[in-house]
Amino acid sequence: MHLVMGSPNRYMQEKNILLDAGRHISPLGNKALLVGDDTTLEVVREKLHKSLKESEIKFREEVFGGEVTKMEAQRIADLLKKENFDLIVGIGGGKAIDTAKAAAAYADRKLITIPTIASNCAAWTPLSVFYDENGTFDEYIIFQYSPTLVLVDTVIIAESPIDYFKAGIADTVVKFYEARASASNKEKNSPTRTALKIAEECKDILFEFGVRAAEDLEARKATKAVEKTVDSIIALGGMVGGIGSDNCRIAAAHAVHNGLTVLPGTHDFLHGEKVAFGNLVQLELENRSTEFDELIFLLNKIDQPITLAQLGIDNVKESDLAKVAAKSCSPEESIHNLPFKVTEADVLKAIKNVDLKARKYLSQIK
Ligand SMILES: NC(=O)c1ccc[n+]([C@@H]2O[C@H](COP(=O)([O-])OP(=O)(O)OC[C@H]3O[C@@H](n4cnc5c(N)ncnc54)[C@H](O)[C@@H]3O)[C@@H](O)[C@H]2O)c1
Ligand SMILES: [Zn+2]
Repeated sequence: MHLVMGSPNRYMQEKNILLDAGRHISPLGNKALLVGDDTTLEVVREKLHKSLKESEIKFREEVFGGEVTKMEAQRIADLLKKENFDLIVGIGGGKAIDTAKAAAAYADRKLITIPTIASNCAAWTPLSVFYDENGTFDEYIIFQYSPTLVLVDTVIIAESPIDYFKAGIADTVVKFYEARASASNKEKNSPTRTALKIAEECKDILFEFGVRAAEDLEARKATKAVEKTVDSIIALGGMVGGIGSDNCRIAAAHAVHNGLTVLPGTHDFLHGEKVAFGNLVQLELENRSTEFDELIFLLNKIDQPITLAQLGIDNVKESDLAKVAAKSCSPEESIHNLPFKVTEADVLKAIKNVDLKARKYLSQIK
């Protein structure tokens, strides 16, 4: 398809923008269901409720079940219809937002997203990633509409958990490397070229401001570095997929992430943390040594795992690593978006090389 593009109707990011939320929301409707978890509803409560009341918007809160399942989204969609809400506001991390997004689509209501952490671009995109009740990946569905309004209060983000933010940086910087790889064998129409430039800008911003932003966020300060990094994670990151579409997708890094999940030792690590290691494996497979060195520096500075030991799988058996490689290379995996053929043996070798190089790097900078 020549031109595909999706983006929110309006994206607004500012310190304390939630104090003005009612003014921005009231043109869209006057009865809103606020969906999040106990924590995320709490962090926005003071500013959001005051502002909605000032704008005479009726609202109530609904705690979602914690996982993005179709059943939970349908339950919330039914509430939207039964209680005649015009709007749904998804508040939180990706899971709360994806649930609200699906409910909005099922009930045909306008969606507002309020990310309370900057861990990924879920607040921007028109898609939800579904799981079953046990947390196993089901599928992702791209809906007809993107969020009508995205409100990003950088003061709230600055007070969010640092680990999610750092993993969000890792999960966003990867977009450049994966989009470039997956687009390389495709005919590059104008949107693809534009998306690749955005992905590069996104990466450059993270290299320039990411480390400082993580320090500032740890000090709970909404500085310029935090703002620029949040732009990259939520908005620019969302644009890469929104404009690049099928030509700019995930590649080896996310496949290796999926491969790593076969080892229970990695389960406590955040998505972006496993992707960080996968990103290094991709660059190793691509034989891009200069970029590898640049990336290892950034990832280490923001405490992302770069060795197998840091990934919770110290002294891992070769046969277990072979399972990781096998899963990474299964036919449906995005590793096959690389512009060359990759075998399980290649991936196994690349994983071991990354670990070796990263251990050497760490011993040199001690
Ligand atoms: N739709 C998309 O385009 C897209 C993109 C990437 C990822 N995802 C999905 O997003 C989900 C992962 O999302 P996530 O990493 O944001 O985490 P999450 O939604 O799983 O969890 C976030 C956690 O952080 C807490 N939290 C959020 N804001 C906080 C704050 N300000 N202070 C204290 N605690 C806070 C929440 O209570 C929750 O426990 C996965 O389901 C993934 O598939 C979707
Ligand atoms: Zn990811």
